[in-house]
Amino acid sequence: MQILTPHVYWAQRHGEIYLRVDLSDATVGQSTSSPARASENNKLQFRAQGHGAKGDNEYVFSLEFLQPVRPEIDHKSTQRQVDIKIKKQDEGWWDRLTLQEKKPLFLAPDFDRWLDESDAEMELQAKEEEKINKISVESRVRKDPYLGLKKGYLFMYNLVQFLGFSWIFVNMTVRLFILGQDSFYDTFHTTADMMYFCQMMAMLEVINPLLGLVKTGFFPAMIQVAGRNVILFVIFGSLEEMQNKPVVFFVFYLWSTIEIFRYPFYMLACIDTEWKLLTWLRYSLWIPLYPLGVIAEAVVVIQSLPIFDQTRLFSLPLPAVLGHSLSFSYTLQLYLVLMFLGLFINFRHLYKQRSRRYRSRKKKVH
Ligand SMILES: CCCCCCCCCCCCC/C=C/C(=O)SCCNC(=O)CCNC(=O)[C@H](O)C(C)(C)COP(=O)(O)OP(=O)(O)OC[C@H]1O[C@@H](n2cnc3c(N)ncnc32)[C@H](O)[C@@H]1OP(=O)(O)O
Repeated sequence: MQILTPHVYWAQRHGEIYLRVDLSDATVGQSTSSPARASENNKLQFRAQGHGAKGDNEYVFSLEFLQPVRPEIDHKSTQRQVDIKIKKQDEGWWDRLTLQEKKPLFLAPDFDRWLDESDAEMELQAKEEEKINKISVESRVRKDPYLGLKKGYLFMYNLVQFLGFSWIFVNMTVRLFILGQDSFYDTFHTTADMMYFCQMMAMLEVINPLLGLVKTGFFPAMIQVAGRNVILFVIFGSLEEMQNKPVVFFVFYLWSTIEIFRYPFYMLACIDTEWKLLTWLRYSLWIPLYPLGVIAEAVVVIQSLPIFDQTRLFSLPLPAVLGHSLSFSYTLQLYLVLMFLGLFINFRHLYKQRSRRYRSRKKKVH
């Protein structure tokens, strides 16, 4: 067995030196546990047996570093190489690795790890920022003693809504398959109770951001909840003539389609979990569904106008000189305009949420 010198590749950071010794299946003698040892005069001694450039032999080298290093050395032998990490005594950038100016022949830069000084500084800065972010997230989490309770409440809320809307969605789908178009006419009578329950629960969606439980904007949530309340409670709930119209089917189906993806998405967020497909559906389905929803709701409002005119329900009493009363249909006509304003506000909000979500996810990947 010959004593040879292995190929050694090196790279540095401000605080460390990395050496990669081109020696596979390295083993050391019984007298030592590590192939590399640092001595007091900043020398590194390496000795190991293994498979190098010239077959199975004993491989030895020593290096005298340019500046002091710490005595403890990390090393890891793999099937392909020996990785050695040495900490510099003082952080800083070295002009070269060894004290001797002439580079030893067996030593070469490790281009897999190589960074020049400014790149290493940027890497250091990124690590510092990551550390600071981690600390601030941890301290925020530690600071809120009710976090578990809040997440538990939100999880339950989302679960109940998910079950409610799933029941509506499945019920309507099954009836559509069995009865075909006939199912359009009694959607209200078969699903209204559950829809009332879910929509009443949904009022919490306006309260949650006010209490700081979720990051949702108050206005988008209010527009959404108020808009659906008008359709469900004011129009469908108070006008029997509207309850068996096919448009009920379309409104309920559009509402429940988005919610059976939105609520499970929130549920997973409560337990810090994410399913990519579900996230994509939550942040994409609204693109076709929201305008369709507004169109369906506009049809409901338009169909209800003559009924409010006829029944005078909710009409505003007026002094005799101005006529009998002001029909509620005028309020609804104003609401029709607000609806498209609401659509614009929420469409913009959801578009921003989508861009924010995918921008921040892209950043995390790089
Ligand atoms: C000018 C006022 C006039 C008033 C008059 C009213 C006119 C109204 C007209 C409106 C007409 C609407 C007609 C539409 C009907 C339909 O719904 S059709 C079907 C399609 N609909 C949709 O797609 C809309 C679905 N709804 C929503 O998306 C929301 O209700 C929203 C408020 C519009 C937007 O949601 P938002 O919460 O802001 O976005 P997110 O990104 O999902 O959430 C932000 C962060 O908050 C966390 N979060 C929110 N809620 C919860 C929760 N319940 N539990 C747990 N976590 C929650 C969420 O995880 C996000 O956190 P981060 O991911 O960390 O950011």
